[in-house]
Amino acid sequence: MTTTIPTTAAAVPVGPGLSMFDPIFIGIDEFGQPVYLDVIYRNLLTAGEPGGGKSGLINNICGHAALCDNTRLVLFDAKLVELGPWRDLADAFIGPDIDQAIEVLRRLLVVATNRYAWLLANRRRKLADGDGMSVIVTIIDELAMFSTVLGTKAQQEEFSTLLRGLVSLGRACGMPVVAATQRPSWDIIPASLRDLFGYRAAFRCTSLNSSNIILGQGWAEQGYTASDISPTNQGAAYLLAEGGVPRRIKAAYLTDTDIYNIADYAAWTRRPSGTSTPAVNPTEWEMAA
Ligand SMILES: Nc1ncnc2c1ncn2[C@@H]1O[C@H](COP(=O)(O)OP(=O)(O)OP(=O)(O)O)[C@@H](O)[C@H]1O
Repeated sequence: MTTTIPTTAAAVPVGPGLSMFDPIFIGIDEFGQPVYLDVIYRNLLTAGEPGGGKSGLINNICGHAALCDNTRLVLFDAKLVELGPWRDLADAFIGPDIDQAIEVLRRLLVVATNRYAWLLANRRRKLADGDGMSVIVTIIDELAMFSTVLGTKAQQEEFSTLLRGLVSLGRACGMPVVAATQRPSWDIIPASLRDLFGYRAAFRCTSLNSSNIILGQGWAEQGYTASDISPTNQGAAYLLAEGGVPRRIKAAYLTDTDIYNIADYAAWTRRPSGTSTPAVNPTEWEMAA
C-alpha cells in the first residue's frame, strides 16, 4: 500500500477561515451557557474598578480578531503592557502619545467616511460578510488616559470628539470600537458617548452610580448593579446588549502565556506569504477602503 505524505501547505488559512462576522466567544452566563458577542455591528464599552477583569474580556476580543482573516487591529494602550502582546500584528499600536492617538483617529475617520461613500454608491446601509472589505477593529485600553490625562485640554477634547465620531460611524462600515476604562464617571463616559456602545460590560464597581454610568440610568435600581459583584470574583460582569436586560457573565480568561501563544500564532498566519497580507511597514499602513 502506498501512502502519500502531504506536502506543507504554502499558505495556512487564518483561523481557519475565522471571521469578525462570526460570533465571538467571551465566556459563560450564570447558567453556564456560552456567551457570544457580535462586535462587528456593535461597539463594546467595558468598565469597572481596577483588577475587575476588563483586560480579560478585551483579550478575548483581541484573540478572536487576531485570528481572523481580513481583519486589522488598531490598538491604543497608554500603559503599553495590556495590549502590548498584540502589537506585532496591529496596523498601529499607540502608546502614551496623544498626538499619535489623534492622528490615527483622524485617519480612521477618513477611512470610515470613504466606506460610507462606497456603501452609498452600492445602495447599501452596512457592510456585510463577503464584501471583501477588511474589518478594522479599534481597541482602546484605558480611555481616561487619552481623554483626561495625556496632553492638553484641547487635545483631550479633540481625542474625545474624534472617538465619538468613530464610535458612531464605525458600526455600519466594519470598523467597530472596543473601549475600556477603570473610571466609570461622567467625565470619562458621558451618556452621549456611552449610548453609542451597543454592548456595555460593567465589571465590579464601588457604587450603584458607577454601575449605572456604564449600563445606563435606572438599572441598579432594578437590581442590576456591578457593585454586588464580589471583589474576589474577577472576570464577573453585567453585560448589556442594546435593547436587552443586563446579564450576569463570567469572562473567559486567557493567561499571559495563552495570549502570547495566540498572538505569536496569529502573527505567523499573517506573515506576508500567508493568505492575509498586512502592511509591510506599519508606518505606511494603508487603511483606505
Ligand atoms: N475571567 C477571569 N477569571 C479568573 N480570574 C480572572 C478573570 N479575569 C481576571 N482575573 C484575575 O484578575 C486579575 C486582574 O484582571 P484584569 O487585569 O483583567 O483586570 P482589569 O480590570 O483589566 O484591571 P486594570 O484596570 O488594572 O487593568 C488577573 O490578573 C487575574 O488574576
